[in-house]
Amino acid sequence: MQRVLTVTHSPQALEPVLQAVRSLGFDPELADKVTRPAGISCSGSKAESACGSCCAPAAVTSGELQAQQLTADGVRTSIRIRQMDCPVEEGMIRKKLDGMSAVKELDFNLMQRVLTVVHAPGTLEPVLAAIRSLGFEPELSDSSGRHAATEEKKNPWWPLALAGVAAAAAEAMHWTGMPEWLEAVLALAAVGACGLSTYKKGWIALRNGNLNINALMSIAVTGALALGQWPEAAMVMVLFTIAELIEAKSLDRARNAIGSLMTLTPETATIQQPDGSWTVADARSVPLDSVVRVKPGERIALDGRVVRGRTSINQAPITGESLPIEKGEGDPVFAGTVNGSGGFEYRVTAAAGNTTLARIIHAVEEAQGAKASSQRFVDRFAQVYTPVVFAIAVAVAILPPLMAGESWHEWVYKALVMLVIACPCALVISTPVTIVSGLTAAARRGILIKGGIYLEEGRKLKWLALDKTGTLTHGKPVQTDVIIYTWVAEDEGRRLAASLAGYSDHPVSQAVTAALEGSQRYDVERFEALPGRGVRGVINDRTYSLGNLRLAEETSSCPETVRATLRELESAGKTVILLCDSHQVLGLFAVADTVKESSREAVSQLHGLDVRTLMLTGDNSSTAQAIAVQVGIDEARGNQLPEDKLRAIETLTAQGTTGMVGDGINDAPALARADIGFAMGAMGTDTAIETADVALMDDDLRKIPAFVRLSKQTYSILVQNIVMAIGIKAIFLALTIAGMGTMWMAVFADVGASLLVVANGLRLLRK
Ligand SMILES: Nc1ncnc2c1ncn2[C@@H]1O[C@H](COP(=O)(O)OP(=O)(O)OP(=O)(O)O)[C@@H](O)[C@H]1O
Ligand SMILES: [Cu+]
Repeated sequence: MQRVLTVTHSPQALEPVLQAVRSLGFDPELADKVTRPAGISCSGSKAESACGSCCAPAAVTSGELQAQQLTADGVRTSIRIRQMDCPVEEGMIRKKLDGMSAVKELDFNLMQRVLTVVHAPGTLEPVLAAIRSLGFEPELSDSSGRHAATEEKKNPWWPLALAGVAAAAAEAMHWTGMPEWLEAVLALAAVGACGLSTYKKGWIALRNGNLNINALMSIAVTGALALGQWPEAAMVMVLFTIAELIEAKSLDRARNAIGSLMTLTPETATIQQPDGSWTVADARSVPLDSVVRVKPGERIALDGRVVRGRTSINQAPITGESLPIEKGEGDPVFAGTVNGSGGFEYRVTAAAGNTTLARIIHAVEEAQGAKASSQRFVDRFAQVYTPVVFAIAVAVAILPPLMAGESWHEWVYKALVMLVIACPCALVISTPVTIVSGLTAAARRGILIKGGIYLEEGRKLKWLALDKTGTLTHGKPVQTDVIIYTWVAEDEGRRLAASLAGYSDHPVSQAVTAALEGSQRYDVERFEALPGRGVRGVINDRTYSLGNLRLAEETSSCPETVRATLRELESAGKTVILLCDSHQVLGLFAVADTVKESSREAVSQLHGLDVRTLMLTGDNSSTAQAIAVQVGIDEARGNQLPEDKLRAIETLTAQGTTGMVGDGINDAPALARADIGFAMGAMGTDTAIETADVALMDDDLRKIPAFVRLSKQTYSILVQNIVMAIGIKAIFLALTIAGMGTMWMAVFADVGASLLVVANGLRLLRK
């Protein structure tokens, strides 16, 4: 999609790789930071150890560094090959490079037109030479380092215009009955003016034993000329060239959609110098911990934390939510978001290639690499489609004249028309263009989907499991009731609770800590957090615990009067923790959390999409029930330990596609086990962006029904595209065999179908 090829090759082997790509007629450029942020490539787990060394070899220039990465198997190089966007071309390159011993691994991204090669150190040049020998021009990064910025090489328009005029003139000669030699001259001129590059590419493909669209067109046009179909041959070549141009343009739109997210960040930032003065610097070179000043209305260049000033910021570029968010000292700000009316200063926490926005873009680009199942189907289909149609065409050309004495002229012509139909371009491009549009549309709304596969699976969602705290509720409970029993002094009870709770960052503990702000604290020894239960520690040589009933029952006895109070508070939707020593319950602390309005809406939207909802919470059953009623959830289960949540998900996945949303650590196993794991509030948290299947940038649950709807739309467009691509070809194949198809009709069918599927796929971007 981004036309990037990643090559793993040995150190200093870049140049041969480039040459090989060039030899294929491509123009390789080393990918730049935007496409593959160096910081991110290095943060991947596999690359961790290589990270230091990837920057070590002195012989590698900085430009190459961006596209090259040392791995365990060799060097990984991304090579951009502009002319590569058909699986036929992929096949050609694969065949050529697979035969080279230096090449360990190949990874094609046709949408980006990037080949990633893992090769032995020092073997880049032969690889590039091999690619070039196929008539491609492999590109590594250019000095400016920007892919998107490098414009396509502009071909002058006049030869095409001339060809068009000549072809039209030939057609006119034909109808007005002028001498045939005039027709022939004009037609040859037209083909010569616009068709040379097609012939050249076609010839290279043929020589390497491949049939790409160029080879097919070259044979068809040559055949038509040989048959004396002068005007038609000329028209076909002109139409084909025009159509290819249009197709390239519209595909570029899809490719650039992701890149356009990146243009959201300003190129420069105003940074503070050691002497306190302010200077404007290139955003890419701003070191960590610099202080950056932002004017009202300005876009923020880097991620950081506010150190001075107050403002409100529109974070829509990241969260898709355009309501301004209030920010003050200590609050995080993100690259690409737009400052409101206040000026402020922030301290940089992430370099340009490592900002949340850069990570999002990187993740979307990676996501295209993970092929969706529809794409695998299409690729397999295309692999057999072309040879089969070609074989049929040969049979059509030879058999009827030989066996039935039919006219050679008529049947060879039919065969030539079929060659034009044999190109699978439309079909092959239909899936990636749709998926990429869907992924980008989602990213714009603050939904980061980590693979085409999840976009495709989302529509099948049968169950969505949600945890309660922080997901359905605000996650910021406040204390509502305190009961200290008479057998302990009121002050002492509060002080013990505050001391224990102060050590925990669990929301329930934090609510208690906040409410008991004023009380003095004891030192706690041997503090323990007991997941799903509470906390325990030793104060003045006595063990105390603070947690739910489960924990209280484990440590001391719990009389019926206490249980009755507990039940009463819980049925009001409150969460109660008990303070106990090793004999008895000393006090009760009740906290209440509020349900997010957006959660209620999200749940009802999900039900409208036929997704059933299930709350899995560590909190007790009565509280769970009370909250479930408030939110309108189908089913609620309380007292769930992490392993219970995991088991619940396992049972559900057996019944159908199951998603799980969570935030806490106690959800991690269940999230991983679910078919689609959603992480909330991913903005600014690296782990959520990296580990979840789908990351919601803020904590608005309505993004999940939005995701399901997008998935449904994407799927229906995928199906439309596949049906359209195959259908159009089938119709023209039938017409041709019936003797009604002409060659220019076939060109329309081929390129028209490509244009249709691309336009249809791009519709998602507009949603
Ligand atoms: N550190 C803690 N301090 C106080 N209470 C705790 C602590 N850890 C757990 N608890 C108690 O145990 C219960 C279950 O905790 P757990 O963290 O599993 O779920 P939760 O955060 O309440 O809900 P959810 O699973 O919906 O996120 C809590 O409701 C609380 O009563
Ligand atoms: Cu094609």
